[in-house]
Amino acid sequence: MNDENSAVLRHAAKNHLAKLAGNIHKFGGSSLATATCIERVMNIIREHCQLNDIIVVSANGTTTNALFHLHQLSLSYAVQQSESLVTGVESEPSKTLREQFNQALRALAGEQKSLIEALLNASTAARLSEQLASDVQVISQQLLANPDRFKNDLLAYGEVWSARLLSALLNESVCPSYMLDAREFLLLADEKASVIDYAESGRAFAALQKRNSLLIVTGYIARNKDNQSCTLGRNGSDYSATIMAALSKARHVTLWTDVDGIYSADPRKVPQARKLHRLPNAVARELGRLGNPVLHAKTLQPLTQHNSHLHVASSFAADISGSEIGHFGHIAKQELAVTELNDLILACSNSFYGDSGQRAVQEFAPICYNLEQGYLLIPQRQQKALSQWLASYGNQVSFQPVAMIAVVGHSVATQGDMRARFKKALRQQKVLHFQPASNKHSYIAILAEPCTTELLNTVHTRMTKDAKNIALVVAGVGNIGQRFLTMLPKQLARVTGLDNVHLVALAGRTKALINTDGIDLSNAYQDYQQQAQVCDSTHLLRWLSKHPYDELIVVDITASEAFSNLYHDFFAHGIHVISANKWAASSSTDNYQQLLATAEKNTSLWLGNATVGAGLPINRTIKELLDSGDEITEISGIFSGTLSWLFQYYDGESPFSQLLAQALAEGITEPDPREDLSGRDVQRKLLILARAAGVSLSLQDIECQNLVPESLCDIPLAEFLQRSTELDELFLQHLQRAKAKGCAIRYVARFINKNDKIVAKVSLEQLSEQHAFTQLTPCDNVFQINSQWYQDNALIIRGPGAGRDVTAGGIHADLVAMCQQLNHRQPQVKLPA
Ligand SMILES: NC(=O)C1=CN([C@@H]2O[C@H](COP(=O)(O)OP(=O)(O)OC[C@H]3O[C@@H](n4cnc5c(N)ncnc54)[C@H](O)[C@@H]3O)[C@@H](O)[C@H]2O)C=CC1
Ligand SMILES: N[C@@H](CC=O)C(=O)O
Repeated sequence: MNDENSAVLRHAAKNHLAKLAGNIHKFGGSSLATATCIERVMNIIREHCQLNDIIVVSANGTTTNALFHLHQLSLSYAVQQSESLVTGVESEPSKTLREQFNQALRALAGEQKSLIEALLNASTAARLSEQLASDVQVISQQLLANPDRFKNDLLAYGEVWSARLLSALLNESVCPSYMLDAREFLLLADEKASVIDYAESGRAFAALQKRNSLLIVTGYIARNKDNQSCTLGRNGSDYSATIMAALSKARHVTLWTDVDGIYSADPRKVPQARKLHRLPNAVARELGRLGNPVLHAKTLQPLTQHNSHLHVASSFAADISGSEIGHFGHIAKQELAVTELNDLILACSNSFYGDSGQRAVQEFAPICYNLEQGYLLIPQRQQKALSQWLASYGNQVSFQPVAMIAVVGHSVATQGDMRARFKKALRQQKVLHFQPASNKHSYIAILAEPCTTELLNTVHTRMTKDAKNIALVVAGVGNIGQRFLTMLPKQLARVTGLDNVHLVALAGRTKALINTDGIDLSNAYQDYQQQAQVCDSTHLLRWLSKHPYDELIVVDITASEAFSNLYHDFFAHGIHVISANKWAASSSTDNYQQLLATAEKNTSLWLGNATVGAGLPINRTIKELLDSGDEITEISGIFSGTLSWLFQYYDGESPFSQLLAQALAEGITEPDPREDLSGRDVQRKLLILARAAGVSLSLQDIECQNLVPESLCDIPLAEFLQRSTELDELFLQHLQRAKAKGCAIRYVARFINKNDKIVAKVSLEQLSEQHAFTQLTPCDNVFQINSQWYQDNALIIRGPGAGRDVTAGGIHADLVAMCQQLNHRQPQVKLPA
């Protein structure tokens, strides 16, 4: 393999579709309009394609329009010419038309030549220019001689030139490539209905296919049984792409276009429209049927042959994840969209009762109908044909110009409250009929007046306001993580507005259970144990960065520094984080500031109430004080549930190591209890609170007394636990020294910020038995806050500061707060320029 090949393959590794070679990519005319656009496409190919993929192209920019214009000119010229033949002298109009024709052809050829010269090296450019000149000669001769017969051959040039250019360019600078004119293999069984003869086309295509080379195929064109050129009609190149998927059994087809996905309403009219990341096939077909400009029934039809998935992505913003259409589970089935069509006709006739109505439905495939009430809703363009068809029945018919607005979603018409909600959303409108589509994937309201943008916005807001989906990834399924999961089903059911939250991944240190369609909450941990697959952070990140949800929250319940290092990437991808893990919030000042900046830039939310005081509302309270304009001067107290529990119980009667083992078993301590005994855990918590109070500190600024003797510091955890009796004598001495002064021992954190002087310290203190910090229930934390508002009489927050239930509860509190905030966010639609 040459260097270029390996470069393509290297790039392909980044491609999330790269699991299977042989995917289809289609680039539309706007994506190939200029030399800059084509260079952009080359980059997409480098990043997203593999050697055995197939690329379907449309004609560059407005080439097809220009070819149509040439054809019009040639027709007019033919008429003038026939008149000239009568007189024997070429008429002035004929001369003018011939000149206009030549000019238009020269302009078109000039545009193609500029692309060739701008993009290719001299020798390839010369070869393609020669081919172009020869094509132009054929066009000039054939079109003027036979404008009607030559029409489809003429239109085919747009795609041929585009494919030829792209293939040459790829060969020159990216990888081996070859082009195929689809007319060489793509046979239409029924030209009028653009029905493909798949058997014959498949055989012909297989004979032409080469391996290890990128194939460029012309979109839009095919041939009929008489070997004549045909076109596939409006949006024919999209259709060509899905036909190629059916012929080559490709699993993925990407339409690279000028929009970055399918939205819940036309984003040009509805600024709050949400991108629909995943759409079930049936819903996509219904949207296409009801006027979505990107999805067309014809395009979607070949996908069912091999269950291929269709992706809609923007070639102008290739890194933004687009929409995927295919077979999905319940999360995607909850998506709702609102669409509207004006210029419709409501046809009412007695002829629609009974069998003749059924025949009318078959013949005209109306947008919706109700034969019992005797009406069909059709596009205006069908009115004449329907009128003629009805004439044979001799019955009266009335045609009324109407519009429709529809709610589209998987089986929406079977959802109990949909009709009532839809009616309510339209209560101020004159609605002639509410009608579910016969396929049940839409509810249609027929309006007497045109559907305005204002109405579309109102209905969209009312019908889709709860449709946003929020995905949850839980990292760390240990002591606290498991309790969090146990509580999750009840929490999501309990809180209004959280029925759109879905658990989609559980990640452990080396493995993960990922289910894009949602993990069963009632059995999540067992499923994780039985089904989790090996998964490292690179793999997890790759999946997360392409997630198909409106919002994604990572709940970090690990105690892992390595995992906390992924936060930068999470925030860079707009992912939100809830931390129980203290590493990130207590990392170096630089890192912490960068995390905050990246989160802000990408509007990612970061909550970490459980990092200090478990479920106690300490971080939140400090934030509220600051938000209210207060200034915090002191935060002191007992910040470690473990040390609180140990020193509250430790009376010297039973050995300290015995109590420590019990605390570990009860899930109060850190996974490695030396994190607690060394003071590091308290040091981190003090740093987190100082930062929350608006002071820029680092861990080194906080004096820390380590209670673990040096001999036990750097040994493996298991060995430490085995040798923990070596702590007993040391702690007995600490206790006895305090007792001799009538005091108790407590591990205290103190942060004082007064008169521009900061004191920050965590250490073992001897406190009188009456001191507030010694009067705690074992495991309690106490936080004493002094501020401008609370100068002499401190604000005290006290309660259990460690343990499974309170910590998992604290994380759930963050989850509810975050989801409520996310649910109220407006989507930010970025329209292409
Ligand atoms: N125990 C408590 O009362 C409180 C604990 N916390 C914090 O909660 C977190 C979890 O504590 P525990 O559940 O007690 O610890 P744990 O050790 O029982 O559970 C942590 C889990 O994370 C997994 N893990 C480690 N590295 C990982 C990685 N890179 N990716 C994914 N998973 C990884 C481990 O395998 C383990 O299953 C810690 O950060 C702790 O400081 C916070 C407040 C209170
Ligand atoms: N080990 C910690 C657990 C919570 O952060 C503590 O004891 O407070």
